[in-house]
Amino acid sequence: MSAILETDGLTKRFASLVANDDIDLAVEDGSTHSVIGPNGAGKSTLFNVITGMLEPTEGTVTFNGDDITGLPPHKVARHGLARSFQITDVFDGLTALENVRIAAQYGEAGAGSMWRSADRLAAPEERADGILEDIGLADRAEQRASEFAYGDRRKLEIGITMATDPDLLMLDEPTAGMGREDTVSTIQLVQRLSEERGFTLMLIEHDLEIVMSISDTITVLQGGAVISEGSPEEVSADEEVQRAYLGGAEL
Ligand SMILES: Nc1ncnc2c1ncn2[C@@H]1O[C@H](COP(=O)(O)OP(=O)(O)OP(=O)(O)O)[C@@H](O)[C@H]1O
Repeated sequence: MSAILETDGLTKRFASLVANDDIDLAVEDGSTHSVIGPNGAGKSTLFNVITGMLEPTEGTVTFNGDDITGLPPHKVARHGLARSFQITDVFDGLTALENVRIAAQYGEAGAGSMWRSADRLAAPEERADGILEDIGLADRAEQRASEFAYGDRRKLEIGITMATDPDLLMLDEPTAGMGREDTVSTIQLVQRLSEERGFTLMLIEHDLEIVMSISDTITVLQGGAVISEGSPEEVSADEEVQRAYLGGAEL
């Protein structure tokens, strides 16, 4: 296995606050890699620095062998790295199909590289149809996004992020605000899609039971620094993690 994403000494300071503190991370190609940690640990900042929303204060980000440190988000996306946000970025006035198709067209505009897969060469409309099918919204393709209930909006959002056919999909709390049932089904959906479509999945998720059941690797942040990393078994057995989370109780 090789790393699709690596950070080396990645640090982000906001004035005197160190939100990310010298983070060395390696995300294995094809894996499901979760980032967990208490509120304010620096998880969203890490995603923002990796995806170009924020410039790192120090350190580097390497993706698919390319140095993408400090590149703006649209250039990072063209490298095959897609992300979603805690705040959903669906266009309300457009239909589900239009939302996904626009994202697919955007992906196509960047498809200049020789190594784009055959699937990426499919027309944006076909790709959008396929994605709506995959996320279970095909029969609602012509409905406006504004008519969608919260859980379906989040699924649509995941469809939008997948439309550029990324190599790595980074989801920041994709199930925030969902009930337990929607949470489980959405995460299962994302994981199935990552297997079928062959992308690596990186996830910030608060539901530890889900994190433990789906992750190949878990990175635990506290106070901006990595305090533990490993398999779910390794991380949940780590005393520092237990202290960080539950004052010593087992995860
Ligand atoms: N733009 C910013 N300016 C100043 N401080 C910030 C900024 N963004 C985040 N921070 C601070 O950096 C620290 C890490 O925040 P971050 O949102 O990355 O944590 P998090 O682990 O994602 O938390 P949560 O689980 O609550 O979303 C916090 O102390 C936060 O207040």
